[in-house]
Amino acid sequence: MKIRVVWVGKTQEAWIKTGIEEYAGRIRRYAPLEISEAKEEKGAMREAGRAAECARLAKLLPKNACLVLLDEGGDELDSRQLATFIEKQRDSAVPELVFAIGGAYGFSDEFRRQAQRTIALSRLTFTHQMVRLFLLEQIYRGFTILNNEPYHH
Ligand SMILES: C[S@@+](CC[C@H](N)C(=O)[O-])C[C@H]1O[C@@H](n2cnc3c(N)ncnc32)[C@H](O)[C@@H]1O
Repeated sequence: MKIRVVWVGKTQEAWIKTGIEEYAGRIRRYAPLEISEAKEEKGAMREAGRAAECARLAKLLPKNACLVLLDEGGDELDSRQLATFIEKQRDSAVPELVFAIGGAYGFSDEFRRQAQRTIALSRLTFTHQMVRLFLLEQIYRGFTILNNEPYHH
């Protein structure tokens, strides 16, 4: 099963980029991983900007993918539960598992309706840039759990 992570806008901070490259490389030891960026909407009002960004995210979604939104109001999972969720998708022959991270103003209602699941990394709000790194680390952690490797304690 392929993993795809889609997000809005370029990664600005060098230290986040370095972390993304590190964890993307680690995930690729277990599964093909693709990262896709949608263009950020600049200068638009909150609602219009969100709608435009989500329309671009929607274009990045392959057919038959399982779409998971990252949102602070979503289901709170621990790392083992995330690992089990990834395993279930893989065992159900889902061809592509897509994680979507919103832009600065989050997701439109229309985009939310397309998702199979919405998960939170915490109830705290993180920057949309930091969430990229946190999510990749959790996906990597999930694969180490599924492979009984000594990373998760
Ligand atoms: C700055 S947040 C947007 C917050 C905004 N309150 C909203 O309505 O979504 C930008 C993006 O980062 C991600 N994000 C931020 N904190 C998160 C958390 N605790 N768990 C999961 N995703 C989070 C979400 O994908 C969100 O769309």
